[in-house]
Amino acid sequence: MTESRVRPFGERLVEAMDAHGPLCVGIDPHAALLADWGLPDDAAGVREFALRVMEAVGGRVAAVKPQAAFFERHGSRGVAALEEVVAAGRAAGTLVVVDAKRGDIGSTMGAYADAFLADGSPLAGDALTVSPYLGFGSLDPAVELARATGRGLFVLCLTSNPEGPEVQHARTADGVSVAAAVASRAALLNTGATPMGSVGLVVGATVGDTARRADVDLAAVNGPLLAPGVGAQGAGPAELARVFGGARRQVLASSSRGVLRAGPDVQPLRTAALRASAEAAAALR
Ligand SMILES: O=c1ccn([C@@H]2O[C@H](COP(=O)(O)O)[C@@H](O)[C@H]2O)c(=O)[nH]1
Repeated sequence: MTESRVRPFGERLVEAMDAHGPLCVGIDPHAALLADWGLPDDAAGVREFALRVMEAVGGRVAAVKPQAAFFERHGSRGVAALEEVVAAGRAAGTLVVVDAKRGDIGSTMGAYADAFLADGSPLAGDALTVSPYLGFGSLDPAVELARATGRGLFVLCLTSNPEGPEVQHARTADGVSVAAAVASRAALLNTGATPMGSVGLVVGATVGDTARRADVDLAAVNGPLLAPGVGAQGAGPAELARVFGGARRQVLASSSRGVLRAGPDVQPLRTAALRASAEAAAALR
C-alpha cells in the first residue's frame, strides 16, 4: 500500500486543537435555520448558509463538520454545495469532518471510501464519520484508504441519542459491550501512534456515565473523540468534563445549532463559535 505523504489526521488535529481550541462547528442547514436566516430551503440557500459559516469560523476553530444529510436532501446541487464547503475548509486551513455516517458491506464500503477519503475526490475532507454496525471489519476499505491518504475516521461508539444504548450497551458473546468492542478495535488501529492515532470514536457529550457502565476505556483508544451534543442537545462544559475525565485531552467537542442560531450575520456567528471554543477548552484543560 502507498503510504500518505501528508501528515496523519491525528497529528494534524492535535496541532489544530492546540492552535484554536477543541471545538468543531457543525454545519447543519436545517430548514428551520434557513428560514431564520432569511434563506430559501433549496440548494442555493444551503450553499449560502454553509459558506457564511465558513467565512465566520474558517481559520478560527479546529474543525468544521458539515452534516451531509442537509446537503443531500437538495439532490445533486446540494451535494455540489457540500463539495464547496470541503474546498472552503481546505482553503482556510480548517479541518473538515464530513458527517455522513457511512457503513456497508466491505465491497460497497470501498466505494464510499473512494467518495469520501480518496485524494482528488471533491467530497473528501480530512475525516469521515462511519458506522461499525455492519461489523467493524466491514470498515476495512475505509481504514486502509484513510491511512494511505492521511485522513481520519470517527467510528460511532456511544452516540448522543437516547436510542443508542439499546445497541451499543448490548453484550457480545464474549460478554463485552458492543461499544467497548468498537473502542478496542479502534485502539488496536491506533497502536503506537503519537501524539495520537487517526481512528477516532464518536462519543456524545450527552452520554453521562454510560462509557463507564459499558466498560469503554476512552483514554486507551489513543485517538480523537468527537463529542456531539454540545449546545442544542443540552451538554455544556460540565458534561464534557464529566463524560471524558481522563480522556479529555483527546476530545473534539462539536456544536451545530448552538452556534448556528447566532446567525445569519458573520460577526455574531464568529463570536458564538469562539465563546463555545473557549468554554470547551476550559472544560477539557
Ligand atoms: O452521536 C451523534 C453523532 C452525530 N451527531 C450529529 O452531530 C450534529 C449535532 O447537531 P446539534 O445541532 O449540535 O445538536 C448533527 O449533525 C448530528 O447528526 C449527533 O448529534 N450525535
